[in-house]
Amino acid sequence: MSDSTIEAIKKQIEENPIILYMKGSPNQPQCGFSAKASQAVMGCGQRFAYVDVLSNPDIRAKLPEVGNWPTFPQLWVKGELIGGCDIIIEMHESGELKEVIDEAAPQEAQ
Ligand SMILES: N[C@@H](CCC(=O)N[C@@H](CS)C(=O)NCC(=O)O)C(=O)O
Ligand code: FES
Repeated sequence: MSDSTIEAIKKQIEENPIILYMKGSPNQPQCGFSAKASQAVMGCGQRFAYVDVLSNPDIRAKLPEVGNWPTFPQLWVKGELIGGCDIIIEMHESGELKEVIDEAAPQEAQ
């Protein structure tokens, strides 16, 4: 089955080891759930990609099908869905989020 939006999403997920789908941007989140999630991911100190689903309505409509997850935010690491706000916060508090993100981040040149 070919759907250009789904293909585009899969490409984003493949090409970006850490990608957060959210409402707004990390600096200007447009929803409390996205604000909390992006704060937690930023707190891990690695660069990450993000997509604002409010300015990309096609992605907002189709992403839930890709990961079988209905809401935003969604954090994807190394091609796999980690989860939404609740899971991100829980993993941040346990220290597991930083481990997962550090492990996925490309090594910076020395
Ligand atoms: N408990 C959820 C909260 C997220 C949530 O409920 N998001 C809603 C409101 S922002 C959502 O994305 N609804 C679908 C939509 O707006 O497209 C989580 O852990 O991520
Ligand atoms: S935009 Fe209303 S709860 Fe997220």
